[in-house]
Amino acid sequence: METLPRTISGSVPPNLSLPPNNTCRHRLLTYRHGFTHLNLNLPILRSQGRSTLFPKVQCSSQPISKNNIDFSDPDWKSKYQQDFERRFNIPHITDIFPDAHSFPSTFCLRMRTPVNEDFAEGYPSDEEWHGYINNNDRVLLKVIHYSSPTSAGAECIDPNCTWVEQWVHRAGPREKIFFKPEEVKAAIVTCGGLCPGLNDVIRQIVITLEIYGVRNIVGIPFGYRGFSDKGLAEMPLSRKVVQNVHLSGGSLLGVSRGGPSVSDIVTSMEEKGINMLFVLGGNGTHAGANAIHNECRKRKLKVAVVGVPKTIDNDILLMDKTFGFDTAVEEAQRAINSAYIEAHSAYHGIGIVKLMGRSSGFIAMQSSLASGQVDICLIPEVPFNLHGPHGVLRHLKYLIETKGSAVVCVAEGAGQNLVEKTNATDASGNIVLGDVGVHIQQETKKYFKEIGIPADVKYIDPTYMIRACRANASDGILCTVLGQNAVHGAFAGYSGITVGICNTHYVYFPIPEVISHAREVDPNSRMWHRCLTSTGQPDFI
Ligand SMILES: Nc1ncnc2c1ncn2[C@@H]1O[C@H](COP(=O)(O)OP(=O)(O)OP(=O)(O)O)[C@@H](O)[C@H]1O
Ligand SMILES: O=P(O)(O)OC[C@H]1O[C@](O)(CO)[C@@H](O)[C@@H]1O
Ligand SMILES: [Mg+2]
Repeated sequence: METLPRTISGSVPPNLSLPPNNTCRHRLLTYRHGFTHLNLNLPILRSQGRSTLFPKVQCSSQPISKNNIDFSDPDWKSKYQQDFERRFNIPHITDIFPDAHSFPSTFCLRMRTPVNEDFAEGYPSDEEWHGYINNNDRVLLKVIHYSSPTSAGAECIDPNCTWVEQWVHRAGPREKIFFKPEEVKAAIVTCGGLCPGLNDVIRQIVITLEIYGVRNIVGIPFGYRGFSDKGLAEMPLSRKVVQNVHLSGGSLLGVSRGGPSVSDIVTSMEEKGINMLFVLGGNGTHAGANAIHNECRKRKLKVAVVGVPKTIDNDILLMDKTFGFDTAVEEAQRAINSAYIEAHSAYHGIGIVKLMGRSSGFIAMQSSLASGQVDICLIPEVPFNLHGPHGVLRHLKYLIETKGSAVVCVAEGAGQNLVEKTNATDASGNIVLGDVGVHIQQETKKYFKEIGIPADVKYIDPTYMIRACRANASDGILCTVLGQNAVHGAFAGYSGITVGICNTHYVYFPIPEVISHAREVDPNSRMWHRCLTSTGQPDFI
């Protein structure tokens, strides 16, 4: 990432040109500069899922979510709302098969043991169940009415911060279903990296499918690769198989990156007779799931493709959080506490902990906040220098002189402009990052040696230990609800959707809306400022 120049006027650095399709949005940044605060209205350019901040760049397009609105048009608000409704409409099987039949749901909201003779012929007709979700139920996406664009974190559509309602579809079981359970072959696939909670979601999908009456349920082994590799057989799944899988981390089915083309995946689905596909993965996996959904439509296949966002980095847009994130933050406490103990017990001890977060610093930020033991938190969204009068090393010297020890928490994607580029990509095409944790450790040792102050530097990288954990209780509940809602969405006939939690309610999103770029920590957000307040760190540029 480019470092934000110290001057507030400037232009795009000569070595960086703006791609023509760059999306561009403005955000008012309260930029802390030494002891002063500068308010800059900076355009944020999105490129390869990362934000790069430049002052005074000409943006030819309006903010992406505002669709070039003409605010002098008295109808702009209703037009915006209509456009929002269109964008967040969730694809349904009847879009392609207008004559598709629906059936009364086989999902029972109340259950009694089958041996109960009183209900052998079904439930009494006067027993009413009010547990189904109406297709027109909606959840409000934005719940704060900002009265001024200068309110912290303000996301105003127009200069007057007009209140514009943005509603998204409520998740849950519908009264009418579009698949007969006996005709369903459901498959579950887990792709990308590991994340606490994968097994919990698999378990709930299987259990809920069985409650609908589905008997043909399989797991695709090792991600999308399992659709093409001849040596990988699908795994039959049932309540019995998945009963205890949530007690351990990892994925019962295995994960992988890379794999076959979308066309080959859909051909394989046709051969296997799969008409419900549950896809657990991050941005890449969801891009794949959306492409599979589109390919099924192109081939006129009556298939439901439903995603469950899996990203330990918490970098999927619009959701309160994704499963596994809470567990990661909790587990990171152990590493931070160890770093603190080491640093605190040593003479001039410095503990450095690297946490996951490829382009988003949520784990590092929340873990630092939760621990209260971190002096310096470094995330990809906020540029920093190591050297120089305002650099991290100078502040470490200050901490050693004043406190005697220090703890640094750094996200893996932070400060990538400071480390050597690897020029490597993984099987999915993701850039392999340079190791910023090791770099900071080495530079810290060098710096203290040069200035002749002894420092005992300890480095902890707990990333894969954190990722392999089983989900904690709060993630366990989230996984349960997401897994159940994924099945409800598929039976309701929706496809090309993903499930999420939004303002504590469960919703369905069309996939493209949540993966257009990675969700990032807003450096102007209250949460990041809370983190800075907690660590007491200055700006490092
Ligand atoms: N644009 C795309 N279209 C189709 N498939 C894709 C696309 N991007 C990635 N994939 C496929 O999705 C799978 C997972 O992608 P990736 O390795 O990027 O993980 P991810 O889902 O982003 O999860 P993580 O958060 O762990 O990185 C891979 O099999 C990859 O081939
Ligand atoms: O080593 P792997 O499996 O490629 O995964 C590492 C990546 O996966 C993630 O956990 C999720 O994207 C990132 O934080 C990390 O960069
Ligand atoms: Mg990814």
